Amino acid sequence: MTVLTIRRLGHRYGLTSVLSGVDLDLRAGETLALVGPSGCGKSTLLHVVAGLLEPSEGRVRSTFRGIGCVFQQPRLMPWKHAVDNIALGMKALRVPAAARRRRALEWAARMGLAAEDGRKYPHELSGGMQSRVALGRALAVAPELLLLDEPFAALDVGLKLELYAVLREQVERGGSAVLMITHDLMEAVRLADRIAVMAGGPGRVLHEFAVERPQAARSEAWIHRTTADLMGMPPVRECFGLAPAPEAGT
Ligand SMILES: Nc1ncnc2c1ncn2[C@@H]1O[C@H](COP(=O)(O)OP(=O)(O)OP(=O)(O)O)[C@@H](O)[C@H]1O
Repeated sequence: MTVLTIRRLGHRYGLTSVLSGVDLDLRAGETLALVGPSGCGKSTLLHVVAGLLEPSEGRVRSTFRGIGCVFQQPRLMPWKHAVDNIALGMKALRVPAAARRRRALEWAARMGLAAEDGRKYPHELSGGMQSRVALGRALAVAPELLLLDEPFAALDVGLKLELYAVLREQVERGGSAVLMITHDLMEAVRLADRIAVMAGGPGRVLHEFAVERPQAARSEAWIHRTTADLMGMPPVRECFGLAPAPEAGT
């Protein structure tokens, strides 16, 4: 069974501790959403898992082969056009050039990019198009583990729903596990199997919730209701710095 195991993870930037005692697990095919206030260490945690930062304490063990990352900023190569940006991850995996190009074109279409947009450079693309390219680049390598740092935050609601569907398809058909950061509890309720609520000072996991309803049965009404229910729960209110919920009927 492929797994990611995080134990007693801590991280300091200089003398400042930003993560402390974080324990998390992720299994193949699972989606875990990390929610928490700005600055509580979510991106730092993702960077540690991606191997971009060495943790100051604790350990991260991963048996996943192949990681796809989408960061808050699309981080596209400015000198490569959209399709070549999508192909970049496959190039790193040494997929032959012809297959790489064919698959990148398929992914560009799947991400809703018109043929002429595929030939544009990042500065000629809108923010939403750049996000499509960044997600396409990560999904094109069919990663066993996908690390997402708020890739949908700046998108309009229509585009979000479109990209959520592409992501779900990859998870359901491709079996990718997903560790995603979001500020948006409703997004977490929509997409995740489990939600880990974090708080800052230093960053730690306050509580984990399972979202057991199958994706196909998550109607808009259910998502809204469940999000509202979670917003009433003490650890969620604490995580977002909200006062305790008023008693029912007051
Ligand atoms: N390279 C760095 N050097 C020093 N401090 C840093 C560095 N990167 C982040 N920090 C600090 O570490 C803390 C956690 O930052 P991080 O980006 O992990 O939080 P976050 O929860 O992802 O925030 P946001 O939701 O706003 O993206 C913040 O106080 C931030 O200022």
